[in-house]
Amino acid sequence: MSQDIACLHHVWVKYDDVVALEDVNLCLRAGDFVSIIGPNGGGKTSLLKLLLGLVKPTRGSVEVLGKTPEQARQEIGYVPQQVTLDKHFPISVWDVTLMGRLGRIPLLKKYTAEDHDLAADALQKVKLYDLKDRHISKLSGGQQQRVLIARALVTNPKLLLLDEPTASVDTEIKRDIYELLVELNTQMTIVMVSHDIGVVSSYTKTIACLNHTLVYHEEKHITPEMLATTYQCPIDLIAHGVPHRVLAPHQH
Ligand SMILES: Nc1ncnc2c1ncn2[C@@H]1O[C@H](COP(=O)(O)OP(=O)(O)OP(=O)(O)O)[C@@H](O)[C@H]1O
Repeated sequence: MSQDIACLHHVWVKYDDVVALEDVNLCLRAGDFVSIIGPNGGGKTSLLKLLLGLVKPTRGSVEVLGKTPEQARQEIGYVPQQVTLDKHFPISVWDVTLMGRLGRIPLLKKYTAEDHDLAADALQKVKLYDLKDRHISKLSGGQQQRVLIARALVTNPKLLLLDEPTASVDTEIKRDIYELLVELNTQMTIVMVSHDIGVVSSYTKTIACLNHTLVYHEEKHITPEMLATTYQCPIDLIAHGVPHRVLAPHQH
């Protein structure tokens, strides 16, 4: 498992006058599990969208599975940030999971037996097959997050991208989701944006720090220097919605 899954070469992303990414270089290899940490607005979602071909580099190049990101998109699973599910819309766990196949079936055609098999397989992987007929609103936050992961798995992706998958769940459910991702990582390469810097290193193989520029040493250890460079002040942990908690000066 050593071939390149995705490579970004000297990539810049600019939205009008906002520079989101500056000269980012990154190569992901088969079997990687990379966590991307960094402050709000640091360009993490932009990096995932580059890999999906939803954002184009202003400068530089992006290659995924030896193709352009657009060509590779069918082989990428994506769990976006903050998906809000309409609690009143009549849709079951099974329906949401099958929606991951929508890009694969021709317009106005029905799902095939293969689509159904893949949805069943994805729900088994996230251990929710028994709840497949339940209305999506009748699940806990952590179960809903697992359904969204199942929806991303129905294309049998080689690369799974997750944007803050544990943003709105408690510590125990976070652990369950991370453990699930560790299991999925035996079958696919994973890139996950996270604000949980206190815990991600226990689960992911490597950590990249992104604040417009990327610091990536292909290691799982985050040094205080890396954090200080990325967050531009000493910090201990990141809470969702709060850019960072600044360490109080030591009292001697
Ligand atoms: N479509 C867009 N148009 C204009 N500016 C954008 C657009 N998308 C992102 N930006 C800007 O680019 C910068 C990087 O945004 P991005 O969403 O990639 O950061 P992020 O690290 O994912 O942030 P967060 O942790 O808050 O989700 C921000 O300043 C943001 O306002």
